[in-house]
Amino acid sequence: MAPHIVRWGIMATGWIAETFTDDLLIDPNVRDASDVAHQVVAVASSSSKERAEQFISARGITTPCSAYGDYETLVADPNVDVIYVATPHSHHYQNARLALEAGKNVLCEKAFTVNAAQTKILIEIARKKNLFLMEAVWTRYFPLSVQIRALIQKGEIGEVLRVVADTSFGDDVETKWGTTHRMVNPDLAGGALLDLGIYSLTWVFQTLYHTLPRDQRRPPTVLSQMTPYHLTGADECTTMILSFPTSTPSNGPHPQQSHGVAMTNIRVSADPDEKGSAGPTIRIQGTKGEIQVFGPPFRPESYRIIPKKGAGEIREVQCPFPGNGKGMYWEADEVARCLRDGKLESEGMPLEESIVIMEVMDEVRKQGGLAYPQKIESTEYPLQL
Ligand SMILES: NC(=O)C1=CN([C@@H]2O[C@H](COP(=O)(O)OP(=O)(O)OC[C@H]3O[C@@H](n4cnc5c(N)ncnc54)[C@H](OP(=O)(O)O)[C@@H]3O)[C@@H](O)[C@H]2O)C=CC1
Ligand SMILES: O=C1OC[C@@H](O)[C@H](O)[C@H]1O
Repeated sequence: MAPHIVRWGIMATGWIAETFTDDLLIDPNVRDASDVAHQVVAVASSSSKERAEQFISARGITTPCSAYGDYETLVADPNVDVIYVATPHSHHYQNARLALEAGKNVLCEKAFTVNAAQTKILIEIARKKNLFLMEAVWTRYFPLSVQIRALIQKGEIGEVLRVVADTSFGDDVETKWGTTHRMVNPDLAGGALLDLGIYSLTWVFQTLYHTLPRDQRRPPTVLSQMTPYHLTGADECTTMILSFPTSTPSNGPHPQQSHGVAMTNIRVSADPDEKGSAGPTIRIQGTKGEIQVFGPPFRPESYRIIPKKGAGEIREVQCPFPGNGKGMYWEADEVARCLRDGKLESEGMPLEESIVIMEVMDEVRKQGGLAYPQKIESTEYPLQL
């Protein structure tokens, strides 16, 4: 059967727009995805049309692809099925809303928006207009994540009661990020939490929350600490303890909670020698054993299952990236399948779960005293950026 072809419009021409587009251009057959295919039919840069043209030629796109010097023209392009929003966090609400208001489906980079209030409005608009909307949490669509969720659901390590995840870079923050880069710039909703902490939260949520039947998923309580970066006030370190109510079986005593410890830091690293010597970045601990995940939590490369003593052998699983891709093609394939099947949201990253995670980050910022400028926390539209 012919693959379902999805026509992408790329909004912005920065680093991740390049990476995502390069992945879109990899033949899906190399990852055994013969049911879908991707075409990049338009690219827009808010800086200039020339920048969009350069982006297209640098990627070697030879199929017809329009270059635009503003986002408004992109979202009006009738050839585009779905817009990929690849701007800084501060701009997601504004840019995704622009696309939705124009009647386009949207895949929006993480963190979805600056706060939960903005996320809720995007979802309301998408639902009202019958449009597909998804937060681009690519890691959830890796075979590694899918396999680990399935292992948990089939009880491989028993009941999962604690998860520890650390997404931390050991950067010389002042030299590498300065004060204006989006990583640390409050005007762009920078900081460790929204940029990297969201991956630690992804692991906590996809193991302790998403693996439960929908009607048993309950938002966690949160305790956290935040360290501001002295030059900008955005967080350089955030540590969170999340407590989820567990489902209570009728037989016998039972723990009432599972705990997630989600860490992020841009000054100390989870993997200082970048060879994994520091051990797993994620530990998923159950009553019958543990799953350990290796590599950066946003792009892990392997995991191992350690059964409880006497219950079997350790199993190591390598998870390669076919075609030398970054791994963003799996989320793109998911978008294509959802559009093909008329689904308005993805089961792997439900909109309800995006809201709960944004609410957790709102609470963590409240506890840590991190408020972004009102002009980007606002829900007015358009924002006064
Ligand atoms: N999934 C993942 O692995 C990753 C996700 N990300 C996410 O992607 C988003 C973008 O990150 P990244 O590509 O690294 O950022 P970059 O700074 O490299 O690119 C952002 C682009 O957004 C556009 N833009 C529009 N308005 C502004 C503005 N006021 N200031 C800066 N840029 C603006 C620009 O493109 P133009 O001028 O063409 O309009 C710019 O090139 C973030 O949400 C980030 O969290 C980032 C890295 C990895
Ligand atoms: O989403 C991300 O994942 C990869 C990191 O390098 C990047 O800073 C972050 O935005």
